Amino acid sequence: MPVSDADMVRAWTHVLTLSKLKPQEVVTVLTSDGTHPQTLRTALIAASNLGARVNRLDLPPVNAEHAHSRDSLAYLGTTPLTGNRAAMAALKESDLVLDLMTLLFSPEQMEILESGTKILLAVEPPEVLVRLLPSLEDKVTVGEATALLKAAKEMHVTSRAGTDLRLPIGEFPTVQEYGFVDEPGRWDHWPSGFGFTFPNEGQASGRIVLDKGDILLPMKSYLTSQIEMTVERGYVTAITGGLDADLLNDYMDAFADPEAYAISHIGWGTQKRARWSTLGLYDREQTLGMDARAFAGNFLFSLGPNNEAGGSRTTACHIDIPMRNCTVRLDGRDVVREGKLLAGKELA
Ligand SMILES: O=c1ccc(O)c[nH]1
Repeated sequence: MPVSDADMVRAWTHVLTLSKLKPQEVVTVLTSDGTHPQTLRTALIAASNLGARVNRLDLPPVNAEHAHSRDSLAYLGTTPLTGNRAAMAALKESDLVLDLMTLLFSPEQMEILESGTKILLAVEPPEVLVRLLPSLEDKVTVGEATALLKAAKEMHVTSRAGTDLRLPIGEFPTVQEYGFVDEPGRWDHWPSGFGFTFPNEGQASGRIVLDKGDILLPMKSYLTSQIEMTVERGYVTAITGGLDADLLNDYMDAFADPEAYAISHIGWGTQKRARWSTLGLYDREQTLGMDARAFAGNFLFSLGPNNEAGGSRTTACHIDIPMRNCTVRLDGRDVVREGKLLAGKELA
């Protein structure tokens, strides 16, 4: 559905205000060839209207010769910032970077954040951005979820389909994604609405049974057959099933990287305005699939890198897998029960 520039300027103004952008602060809009022109045009207007000093840094696209998908989250790690001293200096000197290019999971992103710069990723199309505008309520909901994560020693995920996955946690920090950056050094992704952490290195174990309707990203596919994964000492050691399993195995084989099979971030969706079915209403190249990552009650786990939380794994292969109908327990207490997000007294 087309979005008017007026609506998109209002959306950016809302998000930049939640991000506490102040007059005279330096905003650098990071762009590349895949940047959506309306997202860029309206970001510049909104930031300028709020009195910021606005720059634009346009960088050439990279990794085309490696990636088997045009999805900006499909091939991670190296970015146009790798080795680019001038660009890094500009970004580290900015108060806020609007990433309309995708730096996610890159060492450069971590270095920029460490300088106190805030980074907000916004690469979904305008119609998704305006539909999933962040709110202070989202921040509260995600904060409650990650507080439970932070206090726990083990996440245990089960499902009627046969998933039984044990995830000792505590070695890595928690990450909150609520769609705006209101503290120095914070990264976030607009749109979102979920929290996660990473399993203790080498300690995830058990079995994951992906059921019909579970989603693979960046494939943007709903499974039509089950995929079974064996998890041992933090890595997926077997991926079996039918055509869906073959397609996933074939895609991951292309990276020829054993680190791609590591369990990466683990958490659950809390965004009540995102829906499981939405992904099916878009062409696969129109969206990153953030509705799928954020819908309330999913169990979201991923494979591949963990450098975003201070780990050392920077593999380029990154698979996000939102699952339905799982029960997620923290130290024996349900936080999601058969795909339903628990809240308030239900969490007792
Ligand atoms: O916002 C995101 C997107 C992808 C991902 O793996 C984590 N967070």
